[in-house]
Amino acid sequence: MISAYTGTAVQAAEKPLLEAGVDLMARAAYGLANAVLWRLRTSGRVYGSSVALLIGPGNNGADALYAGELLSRRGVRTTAVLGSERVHGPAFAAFQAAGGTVVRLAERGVRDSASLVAQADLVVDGLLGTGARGGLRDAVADLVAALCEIGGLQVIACDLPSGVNADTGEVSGVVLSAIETVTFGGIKAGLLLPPGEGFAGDISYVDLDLSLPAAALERLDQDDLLRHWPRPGRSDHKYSRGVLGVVAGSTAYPGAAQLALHGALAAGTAMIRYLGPATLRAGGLPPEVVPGASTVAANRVQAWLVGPGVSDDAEQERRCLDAINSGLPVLADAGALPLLPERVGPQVVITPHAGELAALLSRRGHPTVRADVERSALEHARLAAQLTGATVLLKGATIVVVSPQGEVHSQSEGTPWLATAGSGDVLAGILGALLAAGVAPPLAAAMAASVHGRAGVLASGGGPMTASGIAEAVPQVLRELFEGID
Ligand SMILES: NC(=O)C1=CN([C@@H]2O[C@H](COP(=O)(O)OP(=O)(O)OC[C@H]3O[C@@H](n4cnc5c(N)ncnc54)[C@H](OP(=O)(O)O)[C@@H]3O)[C@@H](O)[C@H]2O)[C@@H](O)CC1
Ligand SMILES: Nc1ncnc2c1ncn2[C@@H]1O[C@H](COP(=O)(O)OP(=O)(O)O)[C@@H](O)[C@H]1O
Ligand SMILES: [K+]
Repeated sequence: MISAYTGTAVQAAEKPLLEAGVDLMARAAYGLANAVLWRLRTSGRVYGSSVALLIGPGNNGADALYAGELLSRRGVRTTAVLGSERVHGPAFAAFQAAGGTVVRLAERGVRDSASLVAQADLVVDGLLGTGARGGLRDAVADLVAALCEIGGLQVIACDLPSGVNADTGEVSGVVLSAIETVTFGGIKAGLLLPPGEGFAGDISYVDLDLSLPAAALERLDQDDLLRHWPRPGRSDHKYSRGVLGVVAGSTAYPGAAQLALHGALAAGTAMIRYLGPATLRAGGLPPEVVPGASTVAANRVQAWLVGPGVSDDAEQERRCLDAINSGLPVLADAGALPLLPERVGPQVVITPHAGELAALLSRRGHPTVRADVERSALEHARLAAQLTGATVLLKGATIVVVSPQGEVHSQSEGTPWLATAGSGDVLAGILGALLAAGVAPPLAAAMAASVHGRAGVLASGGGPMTASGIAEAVPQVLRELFEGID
């Protein structure tokens, strides 16, 4: 499990150590310098290579300056570009004493400074850290905009990419995309949330031995999947493993039902009862799927998956609603989202993409558009969980899961190739499989997101794939997970 924290929580945890005189900054700078040295070494040489350091007024700039000091002493040509008048005095003195070159943005100007920085082998972003209020401003923002326009820079972010909110992942103004973020004392939640994660690159963690509070966000890793993924035992039979009822598809959208069913079967559901239009039941179902009784109440299942491909079909909509109201664990997706009652119980999971979440919030008196959700994903997912009482899985490159109790998970194992029609239906199938097997909603949502992402990567292999291909890859992802156990 990867745990992440708010910037404020990390700062509070640092306080007692700082008061006891522990030089946390030296440890942070050492970790940052090592990351830079490793990158330089793997791309050629250390001695004589060049590193540009973008320096802000606070401790984040100080970390970068102390790292610059260490790099200078290893024979790296270091140039610090000071973004503001204010700079951490002792760190600045140490950097100069080690032979680092200093350029002041105010004197050199944006254009000249940008071309100087762009010539460096590596750039360290030490402009703003956890003390940032809002994004980069004035000439510093212009400098970063100019660097973004030049493009192709190898940037290592100090603690977090400047302009990314440490707590929420929200991005203000221009931000330099990093290949790596070296973060100190605790992984900041904003590095694992959209859109911030998109700027962070690989995350390296420098442990400062802090006593941290409960995590603000958790991310499952391979061990968690292995620990929690349901597997049949000797005494199991197809009913005891959990039966999933599926209400999906309509005459207009038969494919969504197929993909949701395929996803659920691939994720290990032993028994599915399907409720849908006669045309679909007659010909197109996978042979493993059992046609269910016509009403929700007449079907004995452990969980429901409702909504994929449900559109303009009163009978299907009635079934979705009945399943949502059944009290059983239920995943409501796509066509079931507009049917969601005002309040539901915590056994309900909803899986909107940003556009669907915006529509859901707007229907509940919070006028929202897709761009609002994309800008502050956590805030909107949280609001939806509070308003509906459901666990919310917000889809995207980084998937955010928020439970009605406020627990937050995020997963991002996927690939942009997953953005293909029907991909979400397969995710719904995987999540339905976990709910039927009795996995608690927030954990089931995070596990489904993780396995869906992994299956996407496997199916894609770096190129395009279909939604069916994602489902086909799921058993292989699980086989690799289970390899070596039992
Ligand atoms: N605590 C520790 O011991 C450890 C902390 N560590 C490091 O410290 C970092 C946090 O340091 P920090 O608190 O100094 O905050 P930081 O982000 O550098 O900048 C704040 C300064 O920027 C200014 N400012 C704010 N917003 C701005 C904006 N939008 N545009 C322009 N300026 C803006 C603000 O000025 P103000 O507006 O208040 O006048 C203030 O001067 C943390 O990320 C980690 O790297 C590690 O060394 C481990 C030990
Ligand atoms: N850029 C991206 N990178 C990684 N995964 C993505 C990206 N865009 C979308 N996805 C994933 O692809 C799926 C798309 O689901 P959805 O929008 O419901 O599509 P559909 O309705 O066509 O099935 C979700 O699991 C989402 O998290
Ligand atoms: K930074």
